[in-house]
Amino acid sequence: MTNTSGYQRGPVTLRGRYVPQTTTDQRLLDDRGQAAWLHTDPWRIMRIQAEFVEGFGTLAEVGPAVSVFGSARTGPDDPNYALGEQVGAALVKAGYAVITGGGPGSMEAANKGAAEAGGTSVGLGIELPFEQGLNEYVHIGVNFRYFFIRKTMFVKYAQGFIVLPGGFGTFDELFEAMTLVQTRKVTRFPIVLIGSDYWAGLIDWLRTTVLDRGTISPHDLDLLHVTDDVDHAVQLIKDAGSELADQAAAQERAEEVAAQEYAEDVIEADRLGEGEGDLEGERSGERSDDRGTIRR
Ligand SMILES: CC(C)=CCNc1ncnc2c1ncn2[C@@H]1O[C@H](COP(=O)(O)O)[C@@H](O)[C@H]1O
Repeated sequence: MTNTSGYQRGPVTLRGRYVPQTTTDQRLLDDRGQAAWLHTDPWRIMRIQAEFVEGFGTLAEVGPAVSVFGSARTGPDDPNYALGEQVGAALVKAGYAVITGGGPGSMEAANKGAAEAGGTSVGLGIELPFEQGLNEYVHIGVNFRYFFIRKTMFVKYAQGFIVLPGGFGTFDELFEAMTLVQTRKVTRFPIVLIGSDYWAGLIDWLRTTVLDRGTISPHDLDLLHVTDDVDHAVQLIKDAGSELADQAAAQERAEEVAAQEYAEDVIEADRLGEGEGDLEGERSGERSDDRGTIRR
C-alpha cells in the first residue's frame, strides 16, 4: 500500500525524496552563525510586511493630510524654499497635516513651514546610499527601506498633492499620483503644481505632443492644476475635499433611499401574500452582492 501521509511542513506536504532529514524547528535553532537567509526573498517579504504595518500604524491617526513633493536640492536661499515654507504653513492653517519625503530642500521647507505654524509635520524618509536622515522639522518620521511602500503612504494618507519644482524624484511622485487617479486606482484627488514658469514646458508638451499623438485623453489633463498662488493651491485641495464629501453624502443618501424602497416593497409583497421570489422577478436585473450593494 502507498504511504499517502508524507511529511507535513506547515501547509506543504512532502513525500519520498522530498521529505527533509531535519525538522523546521531544528533548522531554526541550529542555524547559529549563518546569516545568508537575511538576504533571501521570503525574509524580505517579512520586512516588507513589517514596513507596511509600521507605516499604516503611524500614519492612520495623523488626520487629514496633504503630501508635498519637491526638489531635495533647493537651498535655503532659493525662492522655492520660501515657497515650500508658505505651502507648509498654509496647509496647517487650512487644517491639514503636511507629509513630505522628510529630506532636505523643498521637503525641509514644507516641514519647517508646517512645524512653525504649529501643525503636524510628517516625514517619510527613504534609505539611500548617501544617508541624509530626516530633516529637523519632522515631528513624526518613518524611515522606509522600500520606495514602493513609502509611495503607498504618500497616497493613502493624503487628501491631495502639492508639487513644488523638482527633478526625477519629484516627477516620479507626480506621475505616480497622476497614473493612480487616471486609472481610478485611487479616488480622484487634486494634484497642484506650484510654479507656472517651471512647469510650463511639461504642461505644453503634454498638451501638444502627448495629447496630439493620442497617448493621453483630453480629460486626463484636468487632473493637473498649475498655480503660483499658495493660497489658491490650498483652496483647490479644500474644494476637492468638500466635493468628495458631498458626493459621499449623496451616495449614502441614495443607498438609504434604495434600501428603504426595497424594504417597503418587501412589506407590500408580504401583505399581498407574494413570495420573495416573485418580487425578485419583478425587479429583474437587481442583485445584492456580498457587500450589500444593489446593481442594475
Ligand atoms: C541631496 C539629495 C539628493 C538628497 C536625497 N534625499 C532624499 N530624502 C528623502 N526623499 C528624497 C530624497 N531625494 C529624493 N527624494 C524624494 O524625491 C523627491 C525629490 O526628488 P528630486 O530632488 O526632485 O529628484 C522628494 O519629494 C522625495 O520624496
